Amino acid sequence: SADISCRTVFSFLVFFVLPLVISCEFVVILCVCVCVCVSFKLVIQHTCVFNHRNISLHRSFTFFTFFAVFWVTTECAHRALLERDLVIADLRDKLQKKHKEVDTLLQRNSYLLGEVSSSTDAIHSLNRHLAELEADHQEAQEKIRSLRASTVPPTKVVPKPALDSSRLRQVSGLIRRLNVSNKQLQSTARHALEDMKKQLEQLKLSVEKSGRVQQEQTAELEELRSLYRKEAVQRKSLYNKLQELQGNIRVFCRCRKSSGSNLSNIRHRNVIITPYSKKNPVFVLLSHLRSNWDVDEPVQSLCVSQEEVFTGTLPVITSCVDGYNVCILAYGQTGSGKTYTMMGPKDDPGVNIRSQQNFKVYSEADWEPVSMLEIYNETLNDLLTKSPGAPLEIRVQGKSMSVPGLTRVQVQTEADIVGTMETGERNRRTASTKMNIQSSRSHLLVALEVDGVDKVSGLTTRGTLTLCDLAGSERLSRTEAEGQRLVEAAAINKSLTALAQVFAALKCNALHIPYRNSKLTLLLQPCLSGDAKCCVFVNVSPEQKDVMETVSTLQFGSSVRQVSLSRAAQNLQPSTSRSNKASK
Ligand SMILES: Nc1ncnc2c1ncn2[C@@H]1O[C@H](COP(=O)(O)OP(=O)(O)OP(=O)(O)O)[C@@H](O)[C@H]1O
Repeated sequence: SADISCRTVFSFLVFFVLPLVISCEFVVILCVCVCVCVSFKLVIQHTCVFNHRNISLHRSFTFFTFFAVFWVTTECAHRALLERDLVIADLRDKLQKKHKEVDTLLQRNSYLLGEVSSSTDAIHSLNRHLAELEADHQEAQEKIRSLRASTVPPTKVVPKPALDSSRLRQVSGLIRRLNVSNKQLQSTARHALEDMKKQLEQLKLSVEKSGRVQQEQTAELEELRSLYRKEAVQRKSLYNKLQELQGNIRVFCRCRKSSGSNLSNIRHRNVIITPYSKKNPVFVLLSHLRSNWDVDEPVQSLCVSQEEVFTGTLPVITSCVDGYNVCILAYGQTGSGKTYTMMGPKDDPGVNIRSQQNFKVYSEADWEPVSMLEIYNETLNDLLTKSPGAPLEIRVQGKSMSVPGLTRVQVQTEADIVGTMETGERNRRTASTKMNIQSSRSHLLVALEVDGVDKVSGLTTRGTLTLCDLAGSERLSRTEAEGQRLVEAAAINKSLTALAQVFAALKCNALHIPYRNSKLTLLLQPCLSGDAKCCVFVNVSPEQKDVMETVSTLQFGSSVRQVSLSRAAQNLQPSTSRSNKASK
């Protein structure tokens, strides 16, 4: 008991007091949970040891404890994310309000500046008028002087001319009136000038005031912007942490729509595959593998639509805009619906087209470079080239792969996206087999480069989305392939085996991962080598006759599910002047 209390006190100090000192709410909650669980566990352990009770209670409690800690952590991260969302929405509102206020101030400012310029014009015209009046006045004075001079009698004695007194009076009256009106005009102009000056002063004051207010608003706006930037960065990191908690490799199972309306249980030795419905979406009971079987989502139900399938992958696809390399693979037996899931029919497109349309929503500008190639019998063919030539080769540079000479098309509209995908699909090798009328005889890889720019923080990112529709695995005994179909089937099965070997090596963290065993795995290396996010569709058939393949496909899915890629890495880029930025 002394040992227990020592450990409890130590745990209390480490997990409760220390986090309180560093005051991080998230760490405090997590640590309090850990502390409580550890203490509780110790008490139970103590009770079990001294009472010699069943040890399984202790085991199940340990399991429960770690489950509770994991749940609380995820829940906290989720709540923190929601709180950040609220703060961001609030800040965005404030930002918009401030923008509006600044706009109004700018309008008022420009109006006032207009007033000032019109007043200045009026003052100038008044000044001109005054100068004219003064010139008139001078002229009148001159006239008066000359008239007076003309009325002064000559010095020499000459016979006095008869003075025209009435004319003289008339001139004097005129002069008086002129003087009076001149004075009136002068005083009026002076008053108007003073008024104008006063108005000008007032206008200048109000311009200065609005300038000050504008400066304050700008400072406030800048503050709000920096706060928004901080919150957005935090939200993004929380979102990615949540993604990492859910796992960087995710597996979804999709079952092809069946022609039969009433499905009964499909049985194979100790495996029962039950019919599925929205009410009962989990349909796989793998008794001997039960403890190993683990999928992210319960196996998706029969009626799941193309849109629902896409929505399931959306969180992973969206990471591309944050600069992560993302890969989506469709794996399954021939005829199980891989091409339907990835490409889909015209009126109900699949993940390939929907993901590009999704990036269009984020995109400010108009294009994303897209490339499409197929791996047919271990040779690489460009599906978008207008002049097909020699097969392409893979160039390996460290961890990154490139295919020199591969056509990259810039899609500008939604019609372009569909058109490009249709062109690639048309050029892909397909043939009719016993299992599928239009069976893909090659692996299809669509690569999409996504440049993202955060408008607020100015950070630029670049991610690559790789969409891969694998050719279907097939048992030669069932397809009864011959000639060219047999060669194709052998190449397909060989590369799929290489892919399974890569996942098996990744699962047990082997030192050597056999990426070089096939062109498919070599090309997919950047997406499977640890710093990417991956999403795997395992497509299965609902038919009883396909149960062997269904079980093997589900086992592949289960094995992929147990792979844990290391922490995904973001590709941050310095700011560039390219126009094709997806802004989030
Ligand atoms: N969810 C679904 N709803 C409706 N029809 C589907 C669905 N999934 C598959 N199909 C149909 O099943 C047939 C086979 O599908 P698809 O060609 O996609 O299989 P596949 O796995 O790509 O085969 P392969 O590997 O031989 O190319 C197609 O006619 C397709 O329209």
